[in-house]
Amino acid sequence: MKREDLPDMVSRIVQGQRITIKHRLNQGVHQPRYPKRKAGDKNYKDLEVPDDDAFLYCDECNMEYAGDCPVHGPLNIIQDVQVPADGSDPERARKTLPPYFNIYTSQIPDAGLGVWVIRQLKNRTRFGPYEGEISTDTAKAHESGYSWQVYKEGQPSHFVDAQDPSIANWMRYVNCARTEREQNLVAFQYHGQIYYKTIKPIPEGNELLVWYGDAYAMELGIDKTKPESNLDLLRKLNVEVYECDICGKLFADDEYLVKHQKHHPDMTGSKKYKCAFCNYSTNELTNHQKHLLTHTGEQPHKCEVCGKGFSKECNLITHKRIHTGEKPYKCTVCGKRFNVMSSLYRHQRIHDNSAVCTCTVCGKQCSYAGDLKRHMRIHTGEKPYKCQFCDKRFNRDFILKTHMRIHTGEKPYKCQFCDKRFNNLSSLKRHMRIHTGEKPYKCQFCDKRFNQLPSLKGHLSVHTGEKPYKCQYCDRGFNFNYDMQKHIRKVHPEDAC
Ligand SMILES: C[S@@+](CC[C@H](N)C(=O)[O-])C[C@H]1O[C@@H](n2cnc3c(N)ncnc32)[C@H](O)[C@@H]1O
Repeated sequence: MKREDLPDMVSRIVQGQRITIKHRLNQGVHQPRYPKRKAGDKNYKDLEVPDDDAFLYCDECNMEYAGDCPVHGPLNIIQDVQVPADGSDPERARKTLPPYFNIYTSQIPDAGLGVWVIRQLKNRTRFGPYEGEISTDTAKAHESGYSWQVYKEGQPSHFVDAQDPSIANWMRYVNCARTEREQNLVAFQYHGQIYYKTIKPIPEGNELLVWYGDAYAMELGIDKTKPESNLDLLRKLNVEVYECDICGKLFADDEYLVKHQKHHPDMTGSKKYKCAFCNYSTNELTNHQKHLLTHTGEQPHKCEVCGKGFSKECNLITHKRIHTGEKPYKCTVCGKRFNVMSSLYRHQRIHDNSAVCTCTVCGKQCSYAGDLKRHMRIHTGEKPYKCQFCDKRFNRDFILKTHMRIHTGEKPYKCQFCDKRFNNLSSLKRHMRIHTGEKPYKCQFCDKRFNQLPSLKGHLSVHTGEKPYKCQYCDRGFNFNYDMQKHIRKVHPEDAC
């Protein structure tokens, strides 16, 4: 069963959350029930809930049992810190937090607080019950955003509303997963109470995320119909990819992943030095200072080739690949290589037909609708980017940015061998060939090689007799653009100005 089928069982009314459990009265309570799905077809997030809340569903066996699973044993239980729930302490919910967690800003933008794991959790770990005000006031529960509905014998019975932190427990801070991949908890009803259970091991540094039910998720703007994530697509294509279980970042090589994890930032906010701008915290002062640079805009790591600055050294390392031509990320389908992982993701989508947008004019395949939209400008002639200094227009923003440097005099690309500077990377690359001796342009008629295309073009006329540069005023031909420009200035000075 897919998550989209869940509203039958776990759903929410308007803004309140609701668990709906179909009950079957106590028949065969001591016997395991028949599996509802074939084993192997297991998908944890689709956890099925028992018909009777005296039963526990074991997702390892795909069976319901009256009590603990006889094969896999009881769930690991993490108890709340005991705090009186008499309504006298507004901090009660926070104080019930077991020492495995920290309450801190959620990774979900604008979701408020969330619960972060600071000590690795095993799969099949249970928390709860969810605590709050027991009420039958539907309107209030709908308003709250913190309530689960409890069912008794198939009928809605009451709500547990955790809006008031003086009577609720810490579970009120657990947010709703946005994707199947980030979901690590399921909610279930057992003996009239709501519990959460881990559906995979959760390493330190992850936020607890449960599925609230389709209706509520929709209200939170979670779109289940969104295309698959890059990771899902890569997996489908059998691309070997390594995922950081703390932040979800993907790597083409496990060596990169190990390096990345060695210095992994702690985003649970549980360490000594806390960043004032985000969830990052660390016990190392130097790491704290380095991290702050990402917010202050300081860029101490400069590229010696082009002068571009970076706040993080790792970003400079990635950037340098532009100059070195290093392309460590290889598409396993067609062999094309990329200098950054994100370009490989974009490219891989082309091999998955469902994710490709095709240009109706020339058939070019683009990985994303946005790419296709930009590509179409070639056919439509649309040039939305206008220079503020002259009348020139461009179809891409980065071309405008480069063009503007003609007016501003900005020359960010510096030659590492001499002091010359350039306003664009290709000019720098062309220039560097003077120093490196690289001559990529070879004459097809003789063995001569050239470091620039115009030089090859000029040389070709020796063999073909053709003069590639024609004067627009008198039709005279020249081997080189430079000679043609000289001719125009001398022979057609009035036309030229
Ligand atoms: C049960 S509370 C969770 C704790 C809450 N974040 C807090 O700071 O108290 C539910 C509320 O959290 C926010 N929330 C939870 N999951 C979310 C998500 N995936 N996207 C956006 N907001 C979310 C919504 O405001 C929702 O009404």
